[in-house]
Amino acid sequence: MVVASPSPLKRTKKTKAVGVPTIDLSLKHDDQHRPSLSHLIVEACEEFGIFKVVNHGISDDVITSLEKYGLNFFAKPTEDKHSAVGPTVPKPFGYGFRNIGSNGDVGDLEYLLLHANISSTHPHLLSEAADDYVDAVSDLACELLVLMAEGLWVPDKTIFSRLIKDSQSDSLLRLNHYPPTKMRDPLTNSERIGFGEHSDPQILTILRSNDVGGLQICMPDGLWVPVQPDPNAFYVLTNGRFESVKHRAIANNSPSKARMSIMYFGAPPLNATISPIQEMVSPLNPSLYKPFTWGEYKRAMHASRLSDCRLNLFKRRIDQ
Ligand SMILES: O=C(O)CCC(=O)C(=O)O
Ligand SMILES: [Fe+2]
Repeated sequence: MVVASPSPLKRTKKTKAVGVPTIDLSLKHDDQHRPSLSHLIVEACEEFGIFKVVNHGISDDVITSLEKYGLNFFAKPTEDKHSAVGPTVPKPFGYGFRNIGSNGDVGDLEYLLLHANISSTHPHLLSEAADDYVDAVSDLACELLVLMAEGLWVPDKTIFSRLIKDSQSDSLLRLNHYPPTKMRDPLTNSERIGFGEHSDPQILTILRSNDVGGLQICMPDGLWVPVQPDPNAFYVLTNGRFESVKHRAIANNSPSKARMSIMYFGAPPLNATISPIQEMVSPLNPSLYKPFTWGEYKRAMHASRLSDCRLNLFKRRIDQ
């Protein structure tokens, strides 16, 4: 067995615990195990849309430096936070408080949203810690995308990873900070929503959080289940044929400690056309969507609400 397999789904009347599949990336160098590793990644993407990566090879230093940077940043007075991001980072990037996007979605959090393309054509991120982190996680994202191509038997192994390696890649880095509280929503007495339900639109998301829980994923039957926090691992949320998992973050998990999560969203350049790879379509298995560019998709996204499914807008009619 190459990876620790997910713990079996356990269901009780009211709650459901789910084990997200764990991928042990140390096996990538082992020629004998690599094919089953890539197969397990594909399976995890198809069945769950999320998996956990352990032995990822990213040093603790890189992670804790950005974590420290983030915690220091969020501890500053509000005016400083707004001005710290400065004019080098254009809107919609920068510091945000409660407002998520521009369509009225709000959450119980503050965040920092940055462009994560550190090629020479873009200004550097806020700090060396963020640059180093993006270097490391974008390499990890590329490695995983190569493994996915291998698992799908696509002849061109870099067909996905090239999109985020591109010097014009539209990738993002996001730090979310949820203040400590155990209080439920006073109006509904249900969980306090930190970040409302949605699916990430990019190619894949690499999420890491401290040891405070909050992330939940939606099961096919609509039940929300918590994902155990693990500061030593990364959670990978996927997209495409690997349907993007619906998720949200709950904000009332700790009375004393803030939750901080860091997301790297690997994205293609704005002018990249998104369409199925040749090997995946045939007359019997036609493409379900019209081709579109990442820029067009983002425009559709900005015109909709956080929880809307934008992919439907690009669905092909049967006769098209
Ligand atoms: O903070 C989290 O754990 C989840 C946030 C999230 O889903 C996002 O920023 O897209
Ligand atoms: Fe998300």
